[in-house]
Amino acid sequence: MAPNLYYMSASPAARSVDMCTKAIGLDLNIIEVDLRKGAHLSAEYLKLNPQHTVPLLDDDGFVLADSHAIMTYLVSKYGKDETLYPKDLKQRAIVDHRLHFDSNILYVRGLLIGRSLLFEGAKSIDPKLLASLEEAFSITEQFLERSKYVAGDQLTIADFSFVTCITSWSGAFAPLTEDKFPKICAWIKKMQQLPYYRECNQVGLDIYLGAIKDKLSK
Ligand SMILES: N[C@@H](CCC(=O)N[C@@H](CS)C(=O)NCC(=O)O)C(=O)O
Repeated sequence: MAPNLYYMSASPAARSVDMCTKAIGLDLNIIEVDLRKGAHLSAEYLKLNPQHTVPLLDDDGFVLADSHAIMTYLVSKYGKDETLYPKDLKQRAIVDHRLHFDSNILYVRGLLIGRSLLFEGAKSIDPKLLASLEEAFSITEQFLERSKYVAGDQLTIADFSFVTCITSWSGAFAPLTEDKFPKICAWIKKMQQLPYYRECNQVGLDIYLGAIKDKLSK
């Protein structure tokens, strides 16, 4: 039986899991969770995921939250080779570092701005939050000065986390310019060439960008 993925396309974290499953050729049963309607706060969903976030995986009764944890699990269980989450100790440690960087810094710093606009009635972007997000972009630029992808010279699951997140934050409120972030801009173009990029990232990204644009125009 295909695992269930509780998902919302506007969520960068959910999109990164979608990219991962396409990369390993795994079919999932997608269950839409509409955060705008509060579906993540229903008693039924909270029983599955007290953290009330998407994405959430249910693999035959094994329930796992957090996109990073979900991707490492899926590649380890269903991946046909080890490139997306290398078995080599040091390579894997670098991928793990980037996943933690995304989880604690890159994702959160953008999420705080997005949440303030979408759900907390902010009409403009707090300059301090923007500066801290730009610092996260600068660190990412330095990762990409050292290697072709964010966690080494091969595509890994960390690239899925970073690309869904960076395209969301930069498209919505923190534009990236080629002169300031040349490596990130070139890497995004490379990621856009992946055969599953459009389906897995662009569609949901456009929904997210539309929602932010709508709020900023009011
Ligand atoms: N670290 C988590 C973050 C997930 C997350 O924050 N998802 C947001 C959507 S982008 C969400 O579900 N928010 C609803 C809530 O926190 O109540 C992951 O990678 O899965």
